[in-house]
Amino acid sequence: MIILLDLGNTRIKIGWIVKNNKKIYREKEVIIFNNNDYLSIRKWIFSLTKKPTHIFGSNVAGNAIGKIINNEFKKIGCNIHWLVPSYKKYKLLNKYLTPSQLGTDRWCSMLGIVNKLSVPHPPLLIISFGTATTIDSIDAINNFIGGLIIPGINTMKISLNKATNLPIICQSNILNFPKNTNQAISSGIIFSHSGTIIRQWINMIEQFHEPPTIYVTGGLWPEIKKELITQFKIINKLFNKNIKIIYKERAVLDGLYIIAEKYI
Ligand SMILES: Nc1ncnc2c1ncn2[C@@H]1O[C@H](COP(=O)(O)OP(=O)(O)O)[C@@H](O)[C@H]1O
Ligand SMILES: CC(C)(COP(=O)(O)O)[C@@H](O)C(=O)NCCC(=O)O
Repeated sequence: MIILLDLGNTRIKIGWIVKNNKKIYREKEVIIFNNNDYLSIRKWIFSLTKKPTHIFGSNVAGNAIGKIINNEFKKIGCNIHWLVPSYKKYKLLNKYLTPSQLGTDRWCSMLGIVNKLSVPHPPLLIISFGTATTIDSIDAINNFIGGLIIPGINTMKISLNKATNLPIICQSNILNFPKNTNQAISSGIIFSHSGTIIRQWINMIEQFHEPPTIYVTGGLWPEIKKELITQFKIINKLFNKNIKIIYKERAVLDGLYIIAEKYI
């Protein structure tokens, strides 16, 4: 059994692979804990019926928390191999100026997606709605050419509350002309996201003369799903296009799987 760990800034997502009669099986459902819920993480580790042969992890939450999770696995005699993005891995070329500076979660998501595609494919826009929102661009032959980072949907709400006298709001309807604070913040944050995404979508068309295929992932996708689908429906109608949005529930784990399957 190999464990796959996606340690984000808010939550840890856990998957695994096992081999049975030469067939490889993945986790049926992802196990999710809040990063600081060490008790539940420890309980889960001790509930494992087999000792993992390897553990592959993506960690963007920092060394301190990585060490704590590592220590929990050490108690059952296992060490985590935390991955570091490189310039070239399988089909993906990482054109970050310092390739190792790229978030491992972004890199793993891209690895998992391009691995399933044959080249040349349409350019790709890969968007993750987590603690931060990232919008990454890949060309037709699997070069990661760069990406954007903005505060995530919840992070925007929290920072607005910290910097102003505004309350932490609950999600409301998204409206073009909000008429109360709840609506104004919810709509503003969602539109700031969709605006950034459209801007990058236009950048991609300018660069490649072809609309990119859009992949989305991350815990906050449900919060923006309706708005983004509506937005691309309008674009499809205006420009007679057929832009589709493809949801990847476990994009980072899919990338970790590509790396791990060689070891099972
Ligand atoms: N069922 C859920 N439980 C907890 N948080 C959730 C849930 N669904 C969505 N979220 C939100 O998703 C975000 C975390 O998404 P995730 O993709 O795991 O981010 P990260 O990788 O940065 O930890 C948090 O802001 C959290 O509020
Ligand atoms: C941009 C991120 C904070 C996103 O993290 P997440 O929201 O998934 O927790 C993470 O990918 C990261 O720390 N990246 C390192 C810097 C970079 O990618 O340029």
